[in-house]
Amino acid sequence: MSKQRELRAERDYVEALYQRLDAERESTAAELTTAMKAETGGNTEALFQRDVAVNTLRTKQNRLHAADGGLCFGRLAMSDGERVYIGRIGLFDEEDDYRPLLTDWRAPASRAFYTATAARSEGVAFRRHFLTRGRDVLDLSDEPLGGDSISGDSEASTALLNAVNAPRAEAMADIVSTIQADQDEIIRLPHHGVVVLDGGPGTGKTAVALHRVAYLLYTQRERMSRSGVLIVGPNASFLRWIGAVLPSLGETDVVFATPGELFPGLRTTRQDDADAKRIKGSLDVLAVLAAAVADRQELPGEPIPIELDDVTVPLDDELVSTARERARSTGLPHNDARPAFRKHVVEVLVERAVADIGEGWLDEPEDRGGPLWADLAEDVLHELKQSQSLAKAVDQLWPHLTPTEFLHDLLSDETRLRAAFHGRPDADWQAVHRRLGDAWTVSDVPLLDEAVDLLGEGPATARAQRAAEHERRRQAKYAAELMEILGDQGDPDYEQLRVTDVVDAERLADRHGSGDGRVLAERAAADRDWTYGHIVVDEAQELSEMDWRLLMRRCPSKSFTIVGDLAQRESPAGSRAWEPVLSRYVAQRWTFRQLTVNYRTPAEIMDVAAGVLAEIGPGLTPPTSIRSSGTRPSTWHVPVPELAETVAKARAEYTSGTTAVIAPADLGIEGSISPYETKGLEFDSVIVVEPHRILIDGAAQLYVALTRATQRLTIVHSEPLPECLAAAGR
Ligand SMILES: Nc1ncnc2c1ncn2[C@@H]1O[C@H](COP(=O)(O)OP(=O)(O)OP(=O)(O)O)[C@@H](O)[C@H]1O
Repeated sequence: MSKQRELRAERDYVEALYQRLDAERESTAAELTTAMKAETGGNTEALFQRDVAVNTLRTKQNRLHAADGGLCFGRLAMSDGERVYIGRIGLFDEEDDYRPLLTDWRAPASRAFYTATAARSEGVAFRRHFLTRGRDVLDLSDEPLGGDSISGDSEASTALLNAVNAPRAEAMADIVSTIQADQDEIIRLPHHGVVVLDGGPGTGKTAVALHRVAYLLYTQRERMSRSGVLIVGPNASFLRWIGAVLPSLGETDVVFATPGELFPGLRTTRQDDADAKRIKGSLDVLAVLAAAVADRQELPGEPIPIELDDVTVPLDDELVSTARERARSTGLPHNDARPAFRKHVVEVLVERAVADIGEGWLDEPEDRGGPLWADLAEDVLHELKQSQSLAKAVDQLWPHLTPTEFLHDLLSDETRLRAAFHGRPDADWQAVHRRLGDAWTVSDVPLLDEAVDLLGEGPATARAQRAAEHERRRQAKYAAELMEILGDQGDPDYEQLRVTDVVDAERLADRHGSGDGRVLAERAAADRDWTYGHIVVDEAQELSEMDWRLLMRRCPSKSFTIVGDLAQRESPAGSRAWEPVLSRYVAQRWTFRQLTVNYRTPAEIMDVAAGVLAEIGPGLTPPTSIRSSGTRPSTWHVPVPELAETVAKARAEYTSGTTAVIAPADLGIEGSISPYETKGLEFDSVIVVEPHRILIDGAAQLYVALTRATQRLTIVHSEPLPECLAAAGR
């Protein structure tokens, strides 16, 4: 068949798929309307059923909607003549025993689309890629795989080159139609634990991690959508950049956060200086925090008089010291141990008061415990419960503390800091000393999180939490019963919903729990004790030991995709190797994968960046660019007063696509961003200003800045080019 006839035939097929998609959308919309209008008569069970149906249909509607652009992007022509069309979702012919018309890219049957090669054809004669725009199929290209035809193996396919050459939009696009075999292997890794995905700039680490999330949500939907997935990225611009990828794949049960947002109620982007970052980020700070808590469990020094109606009893060091030991020996967190402290104090004060009041008439050993003694003790106890002076004394000696009060009091008080850092150099506490009025920093976040565990919630909150948990379990049981009933009714619509959009009892209970109408992402982000089904950490080399501790707590099943490049590490508290970070939590049970092909930066730019990489560490190898642009980076050497004007001129030359000016913040170049802010991002054109100055902050910063461009790089400088950029000057 000629290519034109092939194209016509494929267009007809894809058009028919869209007709089916539209039909599904219409029927889902109609079902949704019916479900929403369902009579409930205010009956709880009926209300619950209606909510279940409405939510499930809404989710289905979202997925159908997201699949609209590029619904079908290719097909496998199997050697036995079978055709497998690959797309964003699965579509079936209900009238023909649910024959697949379109196979979801995540389904096992799609795998060969990404992995078959000429050497290992997996029964595929050829692989066909569609070039699409919206609903239209513009063109097609085939990669022959069977027999001894040309290898599609080593040559980058047309579809891939089209994708990497395309101008970048304001948000990252999904790569579902051009996932490469080594990337596919990582996306579908059956490993449930920690997967470390390492690789140089532009190797698709972020893209692969996001597609892995979509894959996990598809294959383990029950577990994942019950607890959600957390994606941690370095800054808000990065999260905005990647934020559209999962929705474009129809997935929304995902929480995005920067490290400064991991403590509920707090949002900070403020960075500490290098010393404070290092001290706050090291696990050694745990001993400091523990000492700081112990320091809040004080001795009075001078006895505190507790005045009662008939007698005044002293609260002295000896009594407080024993009460403190008793409370500490419970092993409970500070706030939770406070009742034990108070109880002992009260018991001894009662003894002291009764002995004082009963002097001369209740002195005999046999009087103790007798009815008169007991009556008197009860009166004293009653008085002590009402005593303002006792309440005040307990607040002073064993205060109830919130994490923010505790950390604020510690960091802003020189005396407390000295005590907590006892045995360490003065420079350590001085580095973290915070001036009154200073805002929280990103490095404070894991300390606040740690403080929650050290301090505990206090008895009232703990009780409320237990009651809430009890109620949640009750709801889960109820939901399980309800699902059984619905299943037994054999309602075909409901059956289909369950197949396409599996929900389970706990998830229903979670969603419909007593009056909590928030979506999963909101509830998870607001709850410090929320545990996620999976966590993706991007730019993971920047995280401190304390950050890891926090994140490990958020995912007890230790299901992580960790994405990073050690050569791009900027933070002094970040990781120098993966093993020491991970072995503490998962021993050797983690999987390592590396990506080595750069899909972003053309070879000409990577040649220049390679010099900077050598500065970071001799022996480090840059990733291999998949393409050359034919244009070498340009350098403009100008006097200082002309710097801003030259940048503006260079910028004006870039009329198409996205452009970033990356400059040290203190240069004040209009519209520029710092290298740190460009982490994980990419732009068609990049102008790097004063590389010499960026290099002073760290070679990794310059390496990041240079590797953001997808097409063009210009370097504008007034100071001489650093030695490591010699390649750019040639
Ligand atoms: N298989 C692919 N098909 C098409 N484009 C791809 C593919 N893999 C990666 N890309 C593109 O390459 C670019 C770089 O990918 P990504 O941002 O995931 O790299 P990275 O390894 O996370 O980089 P960095 O470490 O610099 O943040 C993106 O535009 C991405 O869409």
